[in-house]
Amino acid sequence: MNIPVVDLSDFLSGDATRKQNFVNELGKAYEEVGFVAVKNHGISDDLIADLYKYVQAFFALPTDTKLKYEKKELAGQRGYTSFGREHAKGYEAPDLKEFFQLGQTVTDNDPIKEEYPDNVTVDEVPEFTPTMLSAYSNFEKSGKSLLQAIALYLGLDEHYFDEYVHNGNSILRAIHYPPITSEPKSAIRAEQHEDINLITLLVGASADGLQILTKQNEWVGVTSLPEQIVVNVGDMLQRLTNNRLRSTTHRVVNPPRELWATSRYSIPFFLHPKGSMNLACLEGCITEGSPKAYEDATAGEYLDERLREIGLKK
Ligand SMILES: O=C(O)CCC(=O)C(=O)O
Ligand SMILES: [Fe+2]
Repeated sequence: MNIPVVDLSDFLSGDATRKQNFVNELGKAYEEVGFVAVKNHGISDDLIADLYKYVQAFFALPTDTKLKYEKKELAGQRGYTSFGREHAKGYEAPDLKEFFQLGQTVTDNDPIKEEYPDNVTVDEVPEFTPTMLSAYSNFEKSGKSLLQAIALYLGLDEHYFDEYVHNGNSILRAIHYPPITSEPKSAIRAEQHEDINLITLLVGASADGLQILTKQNEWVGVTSLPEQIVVNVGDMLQRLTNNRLRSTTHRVVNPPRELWATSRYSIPFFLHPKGSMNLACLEGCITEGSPKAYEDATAGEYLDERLREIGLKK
């Protein structure tokens, strides 16, 4: 299925009509589908190519080497998480994936630094960490623009989300789905789930496997062009908007048998606000027809609950 396509350069063009059209298209897509493909997203082809190169080099390291970077006490939030650890909410069987997570680099002496674990530097592939850091800041910048458009769509101040994104708790996750060597019992590469965060920017989702559940309850494959990134709404934004914007269920299915020997890589950027952000449903999204659907919570409280549910936090 072709998901709606939006052009971020319209939003950044300085032309009021193009900007407003972008806001309307993005908002409508997020009410109806929950997923869009974004072109002119601001992350250079060279950076994406480097990112893939070094991510592949990292996962190609021997297991013992990768295990040095697994920090179980950090609940997978930084560094490496080995194959078979994470499972989707409500599922016992772990996903068929290993991953590496990089978090925020706090600037301007913000005391929030104390709340975040340090990033883990990989020695064996020296270019890996600097490339991930560069990708992190590029994704964060594009994500901030997209949230500005979402704020306008919701009738909020354009910069409503800015302060929560700045030094926020976002995560860049590089995922490797290894070749499949024997009939998986019940597991698939990534079992159906909704993302926890505000929005997810996904590079590499164009490779086969990603599917979304439509309003008609049908699984359809997501297709986008190589120069586009896929950006979807997560549960925090769905909650904040009292279900007006949709956090669409998605999964990654196993390839057909003849492609079992191939790996799949994908690199989502989970845009999380600061833990202190209030996720109570916005007044403007509560109506007689749509009464308030969620208890009040901060982003930090909600994240802790969700990490426990997926087996990463005790
Ligand atoms: O691998 C993908 O394309 C999607 C992964 C995903 O949905 C996730 O990690 O939340
Ligand atoms: Fe996801």
